[in-house]
Amino acid sequence: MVNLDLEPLSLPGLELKRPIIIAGPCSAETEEQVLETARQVAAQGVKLFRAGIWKPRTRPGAFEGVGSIGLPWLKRVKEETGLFVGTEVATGHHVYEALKHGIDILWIGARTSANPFAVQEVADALQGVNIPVLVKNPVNPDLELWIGAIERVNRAGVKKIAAIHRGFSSIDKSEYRNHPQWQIPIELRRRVPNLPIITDPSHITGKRELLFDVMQEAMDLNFDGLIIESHMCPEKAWSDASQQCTPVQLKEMLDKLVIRHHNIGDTPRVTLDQLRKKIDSLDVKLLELMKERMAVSEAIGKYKYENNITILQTRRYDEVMKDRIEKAAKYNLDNEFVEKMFEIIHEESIHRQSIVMNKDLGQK
Ligand SMILES: O=C(O)C(=O)C[C@]1(C(=O)O)C=C[C@@H](O)C=C1
Repeated sequence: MVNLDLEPLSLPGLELKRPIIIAGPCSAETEEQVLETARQVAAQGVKLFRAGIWKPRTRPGAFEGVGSIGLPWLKRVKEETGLFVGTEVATGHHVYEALKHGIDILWIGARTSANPFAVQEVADALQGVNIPVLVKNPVNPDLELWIGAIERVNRAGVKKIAAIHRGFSSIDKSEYRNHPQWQIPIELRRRVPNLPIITDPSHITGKRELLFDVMQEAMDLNFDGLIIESHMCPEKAWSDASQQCTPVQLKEMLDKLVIRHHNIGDTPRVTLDQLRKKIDSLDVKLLELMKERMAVSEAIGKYKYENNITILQTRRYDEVMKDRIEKAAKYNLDNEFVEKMFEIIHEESIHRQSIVMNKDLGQK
């Protein structure tokens, strides 16, 4: 467990309660676009407004944000609508500029949180500041790096911290822009139970049509909030046009969202207890089966050792994979799940055989 010195998220006169909703355009483009979008977002009952001022882009030449001239626009948003405003910071200079213009919430982006030098620079600039700071997961699926970035901010004295889960870059083709890899924020919740986690369905999906399902999944996993890109005219947005929704569409999705409670204490326990007992005994059976399978792997390892054959047999591995994935449908199991499961089993099988083969070498 990681111990952080945290305080509940709050803003002057506003306690941030689940689900925390932050919405606004990907980028501040013009003063008019920022103000009009903010008015529309506020009209839908949202209290926290986001807009990117400095935009790290993968390739040069794309719109990289308006820079500091956009900060007074956010100040006007505050004055005119009463919304609290947030933006991304990536350098000490950004922090200085944002604080000078009264920005209420800052977040560290996914490319920045992947770089400890950059996070440290931002953290140093945050010394003595106690506004909410949100730390996006690094682009690569590295939980330690994410926790490290959060620790750096916390050690600078910032206590109102939340993590933003925006998905992870992957070479695997997927319907999503960034793979959610839910097991990573789930593991973060286990490691740092008191840290709020805010999901970013816009960057996970990359497409507004897919937003709702990810929003609901985040709520079903008991995460604390959502940060969603919303633009008064998404098709005309200067960045990330396909993943932004209008404030009205946002409100429709928020209204549909089912918010479940985490506490099972006051629900009828009998059924749940019975089902959990079943799971317990099935899991024991799974373990027994794994024990048996690994014993066979070790026997194969012994055979291969005696006959001087390599452990990895790709043709057989391909056959095993193909066969198990084909059988997935018959057992009503998801292909991807079955594939992952057999990848892990194969890895462990190889590991066991390697121990058997090399025990005489005294290295294992
Ligand atoms: O069939 C083999 O040769 C095995 O070693 C078993 C096994 C497996 O666990 O299924 C493990 C390693 C090989 O790459 C292929 C398959």
